[in-house]
Amino acid sequence: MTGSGSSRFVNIGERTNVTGSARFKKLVMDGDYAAAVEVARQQVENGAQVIDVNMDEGLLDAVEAMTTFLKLIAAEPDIARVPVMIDSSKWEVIEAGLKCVSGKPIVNSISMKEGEAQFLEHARLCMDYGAAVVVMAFDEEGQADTRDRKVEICIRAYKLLTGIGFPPEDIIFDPNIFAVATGIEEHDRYALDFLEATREIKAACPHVHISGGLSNLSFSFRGNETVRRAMHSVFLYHAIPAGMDMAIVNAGQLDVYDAIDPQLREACEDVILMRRPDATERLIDLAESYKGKDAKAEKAAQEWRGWPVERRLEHALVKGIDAHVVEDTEEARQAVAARDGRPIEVIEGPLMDGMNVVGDLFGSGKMFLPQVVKSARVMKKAVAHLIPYIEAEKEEGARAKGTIVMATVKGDVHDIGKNIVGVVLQCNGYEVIDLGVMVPWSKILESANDNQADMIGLSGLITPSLDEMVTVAEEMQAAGMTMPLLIGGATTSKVHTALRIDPAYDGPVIHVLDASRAVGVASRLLSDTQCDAFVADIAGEYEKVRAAREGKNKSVLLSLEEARANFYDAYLSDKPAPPNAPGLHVFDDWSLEDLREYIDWTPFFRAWELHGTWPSILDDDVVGETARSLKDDADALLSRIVEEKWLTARGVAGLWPCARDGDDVTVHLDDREERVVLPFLRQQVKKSRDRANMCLADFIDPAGDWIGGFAVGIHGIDPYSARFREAKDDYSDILLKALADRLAEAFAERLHKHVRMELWGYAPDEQLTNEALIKEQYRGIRPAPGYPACPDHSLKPILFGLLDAERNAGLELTESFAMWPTAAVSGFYFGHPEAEYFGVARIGRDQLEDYAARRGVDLSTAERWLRPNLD
Ligand SMILES: C[S@@+](CC[C@H](N)C(=O)[O-])C[C@H]1O[C@@H](n2cnc3c(N)ncnc32)[C@H](O)[C@@H]1O
Repeated sequence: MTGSGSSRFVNIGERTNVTGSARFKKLVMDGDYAAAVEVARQQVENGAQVIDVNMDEGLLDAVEAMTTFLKLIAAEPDIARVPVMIDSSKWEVIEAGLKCVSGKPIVNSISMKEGEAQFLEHARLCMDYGAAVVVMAFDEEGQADTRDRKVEICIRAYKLLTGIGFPPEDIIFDPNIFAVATGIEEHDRYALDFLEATREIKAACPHVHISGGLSNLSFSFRGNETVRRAMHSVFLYHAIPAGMDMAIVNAGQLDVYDAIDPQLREACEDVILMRRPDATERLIDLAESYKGKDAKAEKAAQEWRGWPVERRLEHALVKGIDAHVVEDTEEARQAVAARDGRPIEVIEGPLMDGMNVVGDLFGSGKMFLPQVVKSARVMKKAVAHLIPYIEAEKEEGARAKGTIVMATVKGDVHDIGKNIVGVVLQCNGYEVIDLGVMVPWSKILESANDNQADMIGLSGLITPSLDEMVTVAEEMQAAGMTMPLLIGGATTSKVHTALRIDPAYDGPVIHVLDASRAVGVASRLLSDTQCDAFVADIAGEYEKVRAAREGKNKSVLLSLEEARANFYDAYLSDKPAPPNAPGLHVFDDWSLEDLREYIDWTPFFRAWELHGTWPSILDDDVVGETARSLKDDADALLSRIVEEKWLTARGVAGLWPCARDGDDVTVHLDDREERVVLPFLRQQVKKSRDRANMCLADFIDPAGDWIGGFAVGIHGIDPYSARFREAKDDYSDILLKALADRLAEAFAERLHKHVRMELWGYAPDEQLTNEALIKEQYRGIRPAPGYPACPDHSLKPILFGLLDAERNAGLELTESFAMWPTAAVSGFYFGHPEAEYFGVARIGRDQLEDYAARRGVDLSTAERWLRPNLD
């Protein structure tokens, strides 16, 4: 050990620790010790002066792993030159390590947790090996959390150790660094207590050293590397003079104190030194603006801060950096004011110039939606800062290029797509009046009139929304309106717009294929020179679509009777055995950490209009960089969601005896008198060759069988979403919603696996990778109402009734059968090995009538439900 009095601070490398580094753990678990040794080498190259080695992992033989690894690094001269810290909570691992370490070992750790006798026994053994020891501030009562306990325990340990002749310079006290800024008041003193205790221990126990695990300190900011690094550096800045002389830390990840953004540095200092009561709140607020930034970006950040303010604003807009936008906007405002200009000039000048650059890059395909949404966040914050000044001068606000009223139609709750379009339009200078979700037509029309809107934009995700859009168009016609109507959303299409919506309204109706086209469409509609030609072009196109439909030979339909005769003849002897656990299974709080592993990322990128398949999209020549940055932001937010438990995954699965009865499946419930009928639809399009006319009921044995159902939802998003929106952070809001959707889909996948392997148990030995799960390579299917094999969304109330999904999973249905909360998935389980997805496609009038009778509803209701499948 370096003797006392040495002012040299020792970095202890932390990457060779299976509990702290996922990568190191994987290498050791895979037996790839060569690569594991490289991790140690890298640490030493990065400046670690001691390396901490920990193999405490339940699935590892820690004694074996520790011995193997230490022997290997002992043979590497450039690693062996630094001491090894043998880190384990198991004494046998420490002993095994002591036997094979070269040079002076350090044991991490011993304590008085189990009493003085064991403490001294371990200490004597360490002395025999000439090892230094880390002594945790831990006694029979537990871990020391206050200054007084830390000091008291360390002094007691010091007396005991020196009493048996333990060299004091070989004692390293770890007085416990705990997480601060957690939001819990008792934690506020933790850092300060450590600093004060360090000072006292150093004074009371001559020659000892003080160490600590630094990463605990910033635990609340996991996923936010910039803030974590700043906290660590600020902490050391104060701890070293107090007497801390070593720390377990990633040596490559410390900032120079003076190079930290002063605002961030001060906020960290306020927290660590407990300088103000609202310190935690302020740091959390500030931390938002640093999320997802890596070290490289941070370095670049230092450079551009020196540029003139106009260029800084442009840079912030193009790069989507909102950390300094308020101070830069203020500087620009003051500069304008100094030459007697008006605050609005900041918007009309540098901010609009910056947004024009964004618009040009986006228009030319050099920038993508996630970046534009980030730019919009910067713009919004800048404008919000200027508004009070603009109002104070009674100036007119900046003139918008046009006003658009946007809404997700009645009965539908999905708004990610609408929100993205809204943001893109806003940052291109349009005023967007967003009415939110589930908006009735009357409110849409009223708002368009009241605001003298230039156009209306409708959005919807589920098929019943298509009808609702027709209703809005009809009502606009009845009200004598003439403004353009824009249609968008996943189930909308040019064909549906041409066939159903356009004929209902004399004004222009335009289907907008995706968010990136919204600006082009809006600008042409509002252009004096281009509008007429554009509207005429679209009308012509829709006319062609209608004409093509008229003349098109529609596929031939069989009669329902013929289709039924051509049913799918499943080999019923293969039907699954009865479930291990029939009935309902309720899951109130499925681990988000677990669900994270099951996420299918491809649809996440699609939601942001980045096309490609995960994971290769990250290396895509065109969108790779954007995809990587988006994924980093998503990972960081997801870590916060998981660690801080923002959301709750609730779900229910049911398994019931049943039998096929024609195209119905009749579910038998033990505890209920009535039988519940699941009415399915059958393909009627005439098939070529010997293909069957499928119906989901075909996978069920009329003589008795089993069927299942499930509903899962992700709860608790509202307060976080509201907080992001309040902070004018649409980017994080959209990211959060997209992640909640991903978690819901992951939950459906995870629960289905649990059903196959355990609850139903027909595939107990299934071993599929996540990739195979995403490709649905398992036995059985989980068709979802509203999807092609069972397109009628009105099956959901029946399914929800069976599952008591409202009570058991907290899910509700809107009048159009959309699920609420939005991040939700439901469906049926079919276990037959031949069960597969198909599309019912077009059905005939005979099946419509038959279905209405089976459901006990009038024809017009059935027609409404089945509209997408009727011609
Ligand atoms: C929409 S994707 C969702 C899974 C995807 N890995 C994800 O994370 O978004 C697949 C699901 O849609 C439903 N589905 C797909 N095709 C279907 C069909 N033809 N009929 C009924 N449901 C279908 C099933 O519930 C299936 O599990």
